[in-house]
Amino acid sequence: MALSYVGRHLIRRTHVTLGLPCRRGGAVYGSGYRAEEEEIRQKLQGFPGGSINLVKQESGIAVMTISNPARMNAFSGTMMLELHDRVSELEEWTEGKGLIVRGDAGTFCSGSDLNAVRAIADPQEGMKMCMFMQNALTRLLRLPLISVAVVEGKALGGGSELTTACDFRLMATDSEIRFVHKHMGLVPGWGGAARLVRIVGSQNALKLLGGAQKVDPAYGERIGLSDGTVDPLEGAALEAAEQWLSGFTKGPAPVIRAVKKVVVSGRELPLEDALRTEREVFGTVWGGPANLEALARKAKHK
Ligand SMILES: CC[C@H](C(=O)O)C(=O)SCCNC(=O)CCNC(=O)[C@H](O)C(C)(C)COP(=O)(O)OP(=O)(O)OC[C@H]1O[C@@H](n2cnc3c(N)ncnc32)[C@H](O)[C@@H]1OP(=O)(O)O
Repeated sequence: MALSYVGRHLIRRTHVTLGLPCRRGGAVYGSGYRAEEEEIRQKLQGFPGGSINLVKQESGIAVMTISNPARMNAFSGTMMLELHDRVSELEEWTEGKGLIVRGDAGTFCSGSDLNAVRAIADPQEGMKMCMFMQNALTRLLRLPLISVAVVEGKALGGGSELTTACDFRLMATDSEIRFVHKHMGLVPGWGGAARLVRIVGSQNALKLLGGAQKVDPAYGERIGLSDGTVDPLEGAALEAAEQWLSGFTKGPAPVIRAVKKVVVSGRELPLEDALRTEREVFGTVWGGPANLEALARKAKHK
């Protein structure tokens, strides 16, 4: 596999299984999977409720809210569809620098809507839903935006997997992240296991998945799952997250986006491809307005 950027899109170059030359938008599965995607889209339409709300702010930080309060922000079928749409919207947002992912009404997300899970018990259909969510969450993580999940209340099952599709996680003092999959007779299927291993290492990932362990903020920070603890008081967690994130998004969008692009390629590509991508991204900022301005003001880094 080789991934590289063409314009602002991360593409996968080899598609031996699907015979495709390239793929748009950082998706895992390309057009060879379109028929199956259409099938699962139809199915997901049958499980309505809740919404995924996106506010793109002038600061360059967008806030995406998972909202289905009657079901602790569980993902209904239509919310899965909406997640795809919101990620597409963010892929087109060229002024964007940062993204906060949060849950509505003081809790993060309790995973898949169990009503939908019960109705999609067939393994083939389950795998299609899993591919659909893997696609959405992979594209979310590959956005050229620095992203943070703000966990208030509980992030369970698919909700815990969603937190790993962000670059960082902040936890409110009384919150928990819990990969409850084992207790459901499952393993993560939204890409959460692959991402978790990269975040906390295989030993810790095995403990979290094998023991379905509760991760509180202190444990989260100790193993590197959480990047900081925030105040859970109403509104305060979001405000604290915005402030925390602005420490990384301060500056011109092209530079911040370039930072995220070289980190994604470094994380995902074999070294030679990562080096090539880094050179290409470097070329987009070298001699650019921010670079020239810094040279003119003889910037010192004391
Ligand atoms: C495992 C992976 C899989 C995947 O797709 O990959 C999943 O994500 S399956 C879902 C995994 N999540 C769960 O199993 C959560 C089960 N629910 C709970 O443990 C509790 O409800 C909890 C801890 C989230 C909240 O407990 P609390 O006592 O505070 O509130 P209630 O239990 O009264 O919940 C309020 C209301 O929300 C409904 N609810 C909660 N989670 C879900 C869910 N995932 N799907 C559908 N509905 C959910 C719960 O049933 C209550 O509704 P009510 O009508 O009042 O019964």
